[in-house]
Amino acid sequence: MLKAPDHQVAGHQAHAGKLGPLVDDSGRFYKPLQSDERGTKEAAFYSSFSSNSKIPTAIRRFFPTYHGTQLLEASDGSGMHLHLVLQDIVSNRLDPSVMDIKMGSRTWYPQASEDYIMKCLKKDRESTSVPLGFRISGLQTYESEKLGYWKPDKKVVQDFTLEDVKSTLKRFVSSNPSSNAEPDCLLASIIYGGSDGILAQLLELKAWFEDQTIYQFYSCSVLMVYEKAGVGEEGFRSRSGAEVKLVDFAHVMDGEGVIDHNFLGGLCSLIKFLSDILVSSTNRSKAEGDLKEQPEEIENDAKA
Ligand SMILES: O=P(O)(O)O[C@@H]1[C@@H](OP(=O)(O)O)[C@H](OP(=O)(O)O)[C@H](O)[C@H](OP(=O)(O)O)[C@H]1OP(=O)(O)O
Ligand SMILES: Nc1ncnc2c1ncn2[C@@H]1O[C@H](COP(=O)(O)OP(=O)(O)O)[C@@H](O)[C@H]1O
Repeated sequence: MLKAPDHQVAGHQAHAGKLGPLVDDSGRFYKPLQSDERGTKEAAFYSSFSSNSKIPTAIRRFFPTYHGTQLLEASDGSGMHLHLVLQDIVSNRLDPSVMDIKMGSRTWYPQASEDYIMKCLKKDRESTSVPLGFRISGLQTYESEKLGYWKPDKKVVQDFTLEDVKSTLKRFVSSNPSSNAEPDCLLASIIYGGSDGILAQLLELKAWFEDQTIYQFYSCSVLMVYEKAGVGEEGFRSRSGAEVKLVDFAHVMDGEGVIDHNFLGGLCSLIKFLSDILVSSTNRSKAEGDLKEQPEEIENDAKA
């Protein structure tokens, strides 16, 4: 049975008679081909990417698996419509936390219409895209059984300032995301840190972007996904499955032998924000650990 995904955080949504993606129980995400060539361009990208032998195997894990296209009943009631059949990145996760980050200080692509360029330029200038090289497009982060998800409204997210972005990246890995108190970043070391945490994955992606000249990923998003496995007596357990995926390839262009400095710049900037959060949360835990150890040390000193 096809239905609108529960965990979509940005983009066009299948509600109120609108055209949007659908999911079923098979773990697939059906994205309707969009109008104005966007849909055909995205399908062409997936098809080219899937068959391109120059893409390193290790890099493929950062893209949803592509299963071709399929005619399905569209969510807007307009009848049969061609859909991209993609891996549903969140289907096997319990209470997934998801953030969509649109990459690049420039989201418009060469050859776009003047109207489209003006619309994108306005959004880029009025959001953090121009100053930071990325903007948060949407997110949800699971807080608790009682409070459910912290999922700020689209309008609130669109107005995010630099400080809001910093705070949201912290809240995303905190046990108290919706609180007015300082986010505790309790999960930063598990989700952002570690040998296969978000930062390590972004650094792997960066190494590829420093080399690849096959594509220019205009207006593409980095999705960060993880699941809080629950809170035990000892705090959060580490079964997070933190994952980075790229989505939305409607405006990908041929790289023409040039590195994608627009995407790469945003990636470096995002990496710096996450590294800073990780360093400060590690320092804080260390300071708290030192404080806890102090009484014993004092006792030992007294015995000596
Ligand atoms: O429909 P809108 O005005 O919300 O804009 C869409 C954007 O939503 P936003 O409001 O910026 O969060 C939307 O952005 P997100 O995916 O939500 O980050 C896309 O930029 C979309 O354009 P396209 O399908 O990539 O060509 C945009 O769609 P189009 O307006 O280009 O159809
Ligand atoms: N393969 C996927 N699996 C699960 N969720 C996805 C997948 N692709 C996209 N999404 C969800 O849908 C949202 C919008 O996707 P996107 O491809 O950017 O659509 P649009 O072109 O309408 O902007 C993402 O923010 C994410 O929440």
